[in-house]
Amino acid sequence: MNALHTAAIPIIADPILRADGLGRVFSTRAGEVVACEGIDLEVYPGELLVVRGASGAGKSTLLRLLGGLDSPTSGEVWVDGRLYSGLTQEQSVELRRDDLAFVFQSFGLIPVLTAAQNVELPLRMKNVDATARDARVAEVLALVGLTDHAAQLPDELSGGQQQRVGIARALAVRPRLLIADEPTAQLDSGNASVVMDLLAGLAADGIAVVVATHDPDLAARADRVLELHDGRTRSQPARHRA
Ligand SMILES: Nc1ncnc2c1ncn2[C@@H]1O[C@H](COP(=O)(O)OP(=O)(O)OP(=O)(O)O)[C@@H](O)[C@H]1O
Repeated sequence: MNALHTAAIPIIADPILRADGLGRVFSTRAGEVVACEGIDLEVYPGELLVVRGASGAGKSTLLRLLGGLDSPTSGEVWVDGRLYSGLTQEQSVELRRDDLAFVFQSFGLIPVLTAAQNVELPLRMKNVDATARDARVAEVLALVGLTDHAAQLPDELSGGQQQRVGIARALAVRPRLLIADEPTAQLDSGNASVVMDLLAGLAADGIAVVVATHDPDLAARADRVLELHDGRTRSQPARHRA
């Protein structure tokens, strides 16, 4: 075979996130609700995985399980080769503090803190010293295009700007995995597009990004789309970003 036709050697990486047979059943007064069932997935560094599905399909439940915010009633989740259920309380706190970050549709900013102070918070929790904190806050605020808004309180910012502060805060600690639940749901199309660009850019930089969304534009930019129907998956094959 001509060297020009030799296939590129694929880069083999371990998945940062893996779920096997994941399920979550809620017991309610009306009976049991199966929110997720039999979900298998792997997410690799640098991959943008979009989780899509109708309202009630189980997207938020799945994301909470993947992020260790809730425990499955069946199956297992591994993050970076470590089984959630095998972690001590302390290890699980460390994992969520160091490797994992969340972005929620409601932004989740602390209203009495400025944009910069909100971004700084996870760095304080990690006992990063003041000089390094200031540098990192400036760096991530610049990345999301909010350098000039650092001193503003959340309610002095637009929805899109608040969501970008949320993303900057999530990025401050350099997570390897970012989980975002409907991050563009409250945004107009212009702001949603800015946030989508950011998330796609993060994946291109090597972060594994898992996003639940109804937004077809974001799904169109995914490396892989996982369709949820009544808590079960239908995964589309991986494709490579141009
Ligand atoms: N804490 C809970 N207790 C009982 N049932 C729950 C709980 N959380 C979720 N459910 C149920 O699990 C199913 C999946 O809910 P989930 O919030 O994961 O869906 P979703 O796809 O994120 O929906 P949406 O797009 O509307 O946010 C729903 O039937 C919901 O009512």
